[in-house]
Amino acid sequence: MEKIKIIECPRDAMQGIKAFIPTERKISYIQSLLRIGYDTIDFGSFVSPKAIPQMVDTAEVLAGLDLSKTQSKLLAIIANTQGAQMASEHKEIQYLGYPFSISENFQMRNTHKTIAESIITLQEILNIADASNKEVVAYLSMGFGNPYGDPWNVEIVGEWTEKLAAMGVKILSLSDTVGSSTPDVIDYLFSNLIPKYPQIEFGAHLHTTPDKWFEKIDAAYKAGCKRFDGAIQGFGGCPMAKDDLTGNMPTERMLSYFTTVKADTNMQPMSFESAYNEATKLFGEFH
Ligand SMILES: CC(C)(COP(=O)([O-])OP(=O)([O-])OC[C@H]1O[C@@H](n2cnc3c(N)ncnc32)[C@H](O)[C@@H]1OP(=O)([O-])[O-])[C@@H](O)C(=O)NCCC(=O)NCCSC(=O)C[C@@](C)(O)CC(=O)[O-]
Repeated sequence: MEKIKIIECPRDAMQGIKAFIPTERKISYIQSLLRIGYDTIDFGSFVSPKAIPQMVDTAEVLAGLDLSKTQSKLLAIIANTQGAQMASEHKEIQYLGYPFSISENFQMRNTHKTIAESIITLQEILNIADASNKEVVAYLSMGFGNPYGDPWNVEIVGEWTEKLAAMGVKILSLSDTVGSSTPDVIDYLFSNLIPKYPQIEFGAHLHTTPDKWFEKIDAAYKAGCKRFDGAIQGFGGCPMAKDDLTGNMPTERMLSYFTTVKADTNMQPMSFESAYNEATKLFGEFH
């Protein structure tokens, strides 16, 4: 059976919620996710608390997790070298996730940097990761277009992929930050980039409205993508992108899709149901 990596993103689900979710509730929810069989949990971020107040307690959340029985790896989002240093001090974290953007406006909104400055930061983060035995997951944020009118086309995506490959990026997650992708573009990008860069693991970090999840996942899977980000019930989105968040790819939809196509996600249905119910309670209370 073909193996598919599913990355659950409670960080993306929580980061835009204004009411502070108590640390204990975050720990309990992430602990429930750690029992299911996900490849990776994108569990928190080491970023400025002024930018994303909800994630101020990421180190405390990490300290409260029991990692003794999980096979899942942990990923933390970082947005500058300060965050990379902070995350790399934790041996429990395997991946540093950096949102590099090919939209000038989004890069500035998200990290107060131009694209030219951000590529230097990415190189510094790759160096920090190397020195601390971590891997970098680079996101190509606004990889499927942007709402600001910044230049975007598939050739631009190809040129940036070439640059990131030359810098030694090994995991590249094409990110549909505001849900603007179409099946044709998803198909084109994954079908062309995956064979061209065999040294890179390409991922799909797709955001979607409820009516479009199937066509997006179907296009990415059929084009050869085997790494998929999502969040239970599609909660969340990036608050730095625009005022109304476009939700994440709902994990339960992905799981039903991969069951249908007989791909192996390594997920335990009973444990998933229990985390799903916890998500319903948590995000019902805090939204
Ligand atoms: C990058 C900065 C910090 C620049 O923000 P800045 O204001 O230019 O930074 P600064 O260096 O001038 O520092 C300002 C203050 O923040 C502090 N600071 C600075 N860095 C840190 C840090 N790491 N941890 C804790 N504190 C930090 C720093 O110490 C200072 O504190 P003060 O002296 O004013 O008290 C800011 O813009 C930021 O934190 N941005 C993060 C945004 C973010 O988390 N976005 C969401 C995650 S990415 C995402 O969702 C996209 C993704 C991954 O899902 C893929 C997709 O869909 O595209």
